[in-house]
Amino acid sequence: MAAARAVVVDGVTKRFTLRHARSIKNMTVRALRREKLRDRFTALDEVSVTIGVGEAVALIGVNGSGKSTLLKIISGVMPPDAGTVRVRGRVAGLIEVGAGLHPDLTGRENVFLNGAILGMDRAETLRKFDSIVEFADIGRFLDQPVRFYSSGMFMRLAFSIAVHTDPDVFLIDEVLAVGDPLFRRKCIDRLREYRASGRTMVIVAHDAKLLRQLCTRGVFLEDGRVLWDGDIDTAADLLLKKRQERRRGLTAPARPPAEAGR
Ligand SMILES: Nc1ncnc2c1ncn2[C@@H]1O[C@H](COP(=O)(O)OP(=O)(O)OP(=O)(O)O)[C@@H](O)[C@H]1O
Repeated sequence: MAAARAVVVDGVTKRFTLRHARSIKNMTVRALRREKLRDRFTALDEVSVTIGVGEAVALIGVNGSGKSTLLKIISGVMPPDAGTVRVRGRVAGLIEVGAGLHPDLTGRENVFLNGAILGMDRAETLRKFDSIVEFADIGRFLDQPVRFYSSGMFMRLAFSIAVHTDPDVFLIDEVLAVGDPLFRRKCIDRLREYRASGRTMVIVAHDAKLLRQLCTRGVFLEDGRVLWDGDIDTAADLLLKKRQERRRGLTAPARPPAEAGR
């Protein structure tokens, strides 16, 4: 029997409009020079990925390859221009640092608000409240508006609420880069437990070592297309190789004009 599917991304394309001029003056100058005012840019180009229940998948690629855009589309916060996405079960997304937390509300209020957004009712949130606060380790700041929190505290609270919703599919974007090493360790242990319980996660991170620890499969994106979909080690090696290539490309001495075009 085929494994149950948690996420099915089928032929997803996403385009953005890049505006070259923001001010009226700038627009006028460009228009007089007959230069384009905007361009359409394809961030994802017919991407298809199927993720089975219980898989831990890393979305990997150099900067700008489309990882975050794909995660946002899977989470439903951004619609694709073409293609479809299906996700089974309760989804929790830590898509942007502090996403889902309201800056003017206190930590306590945010636990209830964000918990509700992520699908917990009041009774479930009440039951888990102490555990959420303890894991987040925000102590005496619990009744302060979260805009006064440090970025680490912000993240700890957002992560703690999300992980306590016991999602079937957990989508995580770069959040583990924020916060102190101790909390990072705690998050990694928690994600390992979460994985061991047979649930699904999709992670975007730049840290190849971390991705090797947490994931078994890597989907490598390049210019919005899937270049590799398979074991995590090959995907992580590919990332290191592409980064090196980029660096070399940036630092390579320019060829003298006479040689150009040969
Ligand atoms: N709202 C937007 N409007 C215009 N362009 C966008 C928008 N969001 C993303 N892009 C562009 O789409 C491309 C893919 O972006 P995305 O953030 O998905 O890449 P990424 O692989 O996550 O990059 P990074 O590793 O730097 O976070 C980039 O060139 C980015 O500039």
